This record gives sequence, structure tokens and C-alpha cells, in this order.
Amino acid sequence: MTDSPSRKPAKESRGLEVEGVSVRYGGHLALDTLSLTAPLGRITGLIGPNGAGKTTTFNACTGLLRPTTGTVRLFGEDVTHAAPQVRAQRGLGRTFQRMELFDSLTVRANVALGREAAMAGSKPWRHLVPARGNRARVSEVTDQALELCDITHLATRQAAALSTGQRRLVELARVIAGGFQVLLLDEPSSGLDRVETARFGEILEGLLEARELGILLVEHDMSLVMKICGYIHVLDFGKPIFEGTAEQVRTSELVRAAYLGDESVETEVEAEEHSSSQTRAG
Ligand SMILES: Nc1ncnc2c1ncn2[C@@H]1O[C@H](COP(=O)(O)OP(=O)(O)OP(=O)(O)O)[C@@H](O)[C@H]1O
Repeated sequence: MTDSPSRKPAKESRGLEVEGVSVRYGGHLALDTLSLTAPLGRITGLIGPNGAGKTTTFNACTGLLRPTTGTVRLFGEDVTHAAPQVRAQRGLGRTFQRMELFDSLTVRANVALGREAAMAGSKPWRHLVPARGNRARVSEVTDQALELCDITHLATRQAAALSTGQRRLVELARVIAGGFQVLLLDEPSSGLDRVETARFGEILEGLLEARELGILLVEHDMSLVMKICGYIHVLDFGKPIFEGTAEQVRTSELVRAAYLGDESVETEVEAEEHSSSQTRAG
């Protein structure tokens, strides 16, 4: 018996599959027949201007809202109508744009909560009466998550005393401790400076090597997206307008047009283009 989200053998591990998913809020079509795959072993980007439907996609994947049409599958299993906790038990974890750490707790306790919550999800009474073996397992998994996210040195620090960059890593470690195999990360670099963002990207890439994970990444920082995503889907006004590799997205006129008017991202795309053309030239 396992206390972590159920894992499937690698040959079945297609990760997350979204097929023809649409979401309507009343009369407003917020997502229009989106299909994407976030397989294990890859960071898949989901980008688009504000209001494009990225968070709506995440909510349809995690079960916070029900799609109007379409199918969501996890490791080949149809979970379109499954409750959020069932999807979590099947291995789907998520972080939120707005971080929610327990400020009065230490970093270690915050990360351990990721594992404890996963265990409580499978058998609620275990949360109240933790067996000694479970405590040891929580401790071991917590240590591993702290190490993978390079925050072992912060373990005893109170969460309230952390910088935004450190908080983002604690949040990541918490979802890693949960043992999920497919992670949905919602703007994890929000509030980070360039150096912290680059470090965060390196840690994500390291995670991918250390664990067989699939990551679906919603992110506004184009340099991070272009560097770490193996494949990228682009939404605009709820419609999937483009998909491809970083290079294909970078040079797509359609994508550029979608971002016109969004100055912050436009500038980032241009900066990214500039730096990559310099790298190519060098
Ligand atoms: N609960 C809701 N009720 C009605 N409309 C909503 C609701 N949530 C989102 N919307 C609308 O659906 C569209 C998609 O919103 P969504 O939050 O998914 O976009 P987003 O790409 O995540 O945007 P951002 O980058 O700003 O977070 C937007 O037009 C938004 O105003």
C-alpha cells in the first residue's frame, strides 16, 4: 500500500492530456477547444497575454471547474469528471500564482505539509494518528525535496523571514514532497529578479533529471519559458493560436501579433530574440 499519489509504469506515462477542452463562464467562451499534452520528462509551456485562458486551463485540469466540452486524462485515465482530490491522488499537483505558505512555521514544516496533505488525502485518519513509519517517511521525503530545491540551508528558518525567491522555492519543494508526477506551475517566477528566475529555471531542469516528472508551466517571463520549455502552447482570447518549439514560437508572427499591446511581454520577447541572435552569432 502506498501513501503517495499513485504512480504508473513509465510505458503508460503519458502524463496529462487535454483534448478539445472548452470552458464557458456564462455566455463568455474563456477557453476554446484546447488540446495539449504535458508528458513526463518535459517542461511544456502554456503562454498567452492576460486573460488568454491559462488559469482557466489549470482549473479545468485540476477539477476546480468542469469543462463545457472535452476530455482531461491523467496517465491515460479519463478524469474529466473526477474531483480535485482524486486527480491529486492520481499524481496531479499544482502551485498557485499567489503563494500560500504558513508564515509562522519553519521552511521544513511547510515542505513536510506537502507530504502530509497527500497522505491525508488517501486516508484522513492517518493525519490525526501518524504511524512512526509514516513520520519517518515524511521526514525522508521532506529532506529530499529540500535538497532538490536547494533550500536545505533554510530548513529551520521561519517562512515569514524569507525573500520572495526563497518562498517560491519552498512552494516548489512542498509540491515535490507531495510526490506528484505531473506538476502545474502557475507563474512560479512572479516577483523574482533575473538572477532568481534563472536559478529557479535551473532547479526545475534539475528536478526533471532527478525525477520522472511532467511539468505544465504558465509563465509570463519569456526568457525562462524559451530556455526551459521543450514545447510551448500559445493561447489568445481563449483560442489556441500556436504551438511548437521555443524557436518556432520565438519567430512566429502570430505570437508576436497576439502580444502586441502587452508591452512587458513584448519587450521580453524582443530582448529574448536579441540575446538568442547574439548567442547564434557568437
Ligand atoms: N470566474 C469567472 N467568471 C467569469 N469570467 C471569468 C472567470 N474567470 C476568468 N474569467 C474570464 O475568462 C478569461 C480567461 O481568464 P483566465 O484567468 O483564465 O486568463 P489568464 O490567461 O490566466 O490571465 P492572466 O495571465 O491575467 O492570469 C478572461 O476573459 C477572464 O476575464
